Amino acid sequence: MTFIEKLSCAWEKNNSLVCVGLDPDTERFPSSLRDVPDAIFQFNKAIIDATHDLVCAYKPQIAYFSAESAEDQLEKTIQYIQTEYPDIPVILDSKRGDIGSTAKKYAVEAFERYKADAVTINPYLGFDSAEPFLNYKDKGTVLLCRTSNRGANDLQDLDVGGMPLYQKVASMITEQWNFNKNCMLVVGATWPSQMSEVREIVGDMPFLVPGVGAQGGDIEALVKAGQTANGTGLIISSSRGVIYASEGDNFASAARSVVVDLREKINLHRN
Ligand SMILES: O=c1ccn([C@@H]2O[C@H](COP(=O)(O)O)[C@@H](O)[C@H]2O)c(=O)[nH]1
Repeated sequence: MTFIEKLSCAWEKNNSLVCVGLDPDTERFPSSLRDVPDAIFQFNKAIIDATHDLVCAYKPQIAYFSAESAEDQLEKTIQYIQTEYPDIPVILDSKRGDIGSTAKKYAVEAFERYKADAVTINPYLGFDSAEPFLNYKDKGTVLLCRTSNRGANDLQDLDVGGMPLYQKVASMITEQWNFNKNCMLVVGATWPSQMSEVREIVGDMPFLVPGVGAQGGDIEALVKAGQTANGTGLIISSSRGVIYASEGDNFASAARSVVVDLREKINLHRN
C-alpha cells in the first residue's frame, strides 16, 4: 500500500483529518515520568493509546529525540504505532535537505532506519536533493511550501518571475517532482489565503498543515481554504496544544479530549 492509500484509509476509518504531533519535551512531562529511563517513549505511548481512534496520522518531530540522545525512543515510538495501530501512518518531521549524495543517506535514515511512512524535507536545494526521497515509490515526501511561522514571508513570498516563490515551488513540485504521485506540501494553518492559492495550483495533492492550537491557526478558514472537493486533502497537525493539554498525570486523557474537540471542529467545515 502506498502512503497516499494508507492516509486515505485513515481519513475515512477515523473520520478525521487530525494528526497528533509528537514533540516530547521532557521538561513538560508530569513528575511521575521524570525519572523513568524511557520516559519519552512512555509519554508518547500514553498519548498514542489515548488518541489512535481519532487521528489520520502521527508526526514525531526528530529534534525532540535527538536533542536528548533519544533516537532509540523515536525508533521505538514508530515501531509501536506500526505494530499496535498499523492503519495509522507516521510522518517523520525532520526537514532534511542536502546535496544528492547526503540526501540519499537521509532518505535511508527516514525510510529504512526509522521506517517512517513519510518524511518532511526542505526543497530549497532543488530536485537532486529531493530525488532520493521521491524514488521511494510507496513512501510519502512532504515538501516545505508555505511554512506556518511568522517569518515565512521573508523568503517564501519573494517575487520570482511574477509569482511568489512558494507558488513556484508548488507548481514545480506538481508538474516535475510528483512522478511517483507521492508528494505532499507543508502549508501552514496560519496562512489560509495563501493555502487556497496553493490548492488552486496543485489539485488534490495532500497538505500537511501545522499551526493550529499553540500557533493559533483558524480552523474554519484553513479547512475552507485547503480541503479538496471530497472534504479531505488535509493532515492538520497539532503538537503542544494536544500533548500538553495537561501537564499532570491525566495528560493522556486531556490529550484525548482536545483531539475529540479538534476533530469535531474540523469536521463541521468539511464538504
Ligand atoms: O511550517 C511548519 C513546519 C513544521 N512545523 C512543525 O510542526 C509542529 C508544530 O507544533 P505546535 O506545537 O502544534 O505548534 C512542530 O513540530 C514544528 O516543528 C511547524 O510548526 N510549521
